[in-house]
Amino acid sequence: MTPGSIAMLENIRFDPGEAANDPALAEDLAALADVFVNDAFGAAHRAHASTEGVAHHLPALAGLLMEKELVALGGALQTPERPFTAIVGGAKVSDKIAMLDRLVSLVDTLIIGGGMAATFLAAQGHRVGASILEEDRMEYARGLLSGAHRGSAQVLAPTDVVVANAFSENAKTKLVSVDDIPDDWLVLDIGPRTADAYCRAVSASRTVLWNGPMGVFEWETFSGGTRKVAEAIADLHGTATTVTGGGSTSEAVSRLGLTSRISHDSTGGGATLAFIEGKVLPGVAALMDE
Ligand SMILES: Nc1ncnc2c1ncn2[C@@H]1O[C@H](COP(=O)(O)OP(=O)(O)O)[C@@H](O)[C@H]1O
Ligand SMILES: O=C(OP(=O)(O)O)[C@H](O)COP(=O)(O)O
Repeated sequence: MTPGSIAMLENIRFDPGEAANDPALAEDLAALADVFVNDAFGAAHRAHASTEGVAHHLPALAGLLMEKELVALGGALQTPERPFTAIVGGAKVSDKIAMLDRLVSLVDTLIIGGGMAATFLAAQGHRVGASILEEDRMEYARGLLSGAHRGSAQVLAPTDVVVANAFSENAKTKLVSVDDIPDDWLVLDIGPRTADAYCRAVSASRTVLWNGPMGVFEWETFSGGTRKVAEAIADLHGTATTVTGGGSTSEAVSRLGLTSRISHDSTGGGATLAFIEGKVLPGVAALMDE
């Protein structure tokens, strides 16, 4: 290579030494350069040769995107302006339990939506039909709702939902109170009364963190709750700090054309989740080591 030139390497995940954090591969990578700048926040939760190993052989610095992510996510979690509201959705409680645990001790209001809301509704004693129900998480959900695991945070769960008679874009749908979910039907979105309550909490906030859609937003019929919440967050533009994270959440925000009205739309999925959970990100820790 000549000074001023750029070499772009093949996707390093094709090399088995990458995920194994093979010291020989890390040394080979380090031999290519004088300085290591890591801008891959999205992979920082992996202790791989190109994210962690290489950092021990060279002066290792955070890139501009890495810095932006850490400042935005760290700021929201450590020094939030209050009221601080977190919105958590997505398919499964089990994916988000560590995040819920951390957030509930930090926020003023924790909003529950998405497929995981069914487990919370069941924990409140509602029948949830054929919805995804994680029975082994019901006790946890009950504790979160009743205050056993939370400080002073208010936890909001749906009061009305859009249900469908099949997990299909073209299924029959109904809007029902959470007291009236028919047997064999599935909860696929929050209802308008719930969305309005969630939007009111969002509108009163000075910091909002959102991970996980409110429904199966990929299908128009079940996208209403996600859209309303996304719009309420975007409407805070200029008056509050808003942070979105997670592949599907970012996709929903982007489809609605709202990304530019969010203070920080994180590029990480797993990395953002790990950061919110309070885990050490090996790719970041290695930079700090040097
Ligand atoms: N009520 C629901 N039933 C089934 N799946 C749902 C429901 N609500 C949301 N989802 C699905 O959850 C997925 C996103 O969840 P998740 O991966 O946790 O989000 P993110 O990628 O933003 O972290 C989406 O594909 C969405 O369709
Ligand atoms: O796409 C990525 O992250 P994401 O799917 O968590 O957003 C990164 O490449 C890390 O993915 P990984 O979960 O395969 O390590």
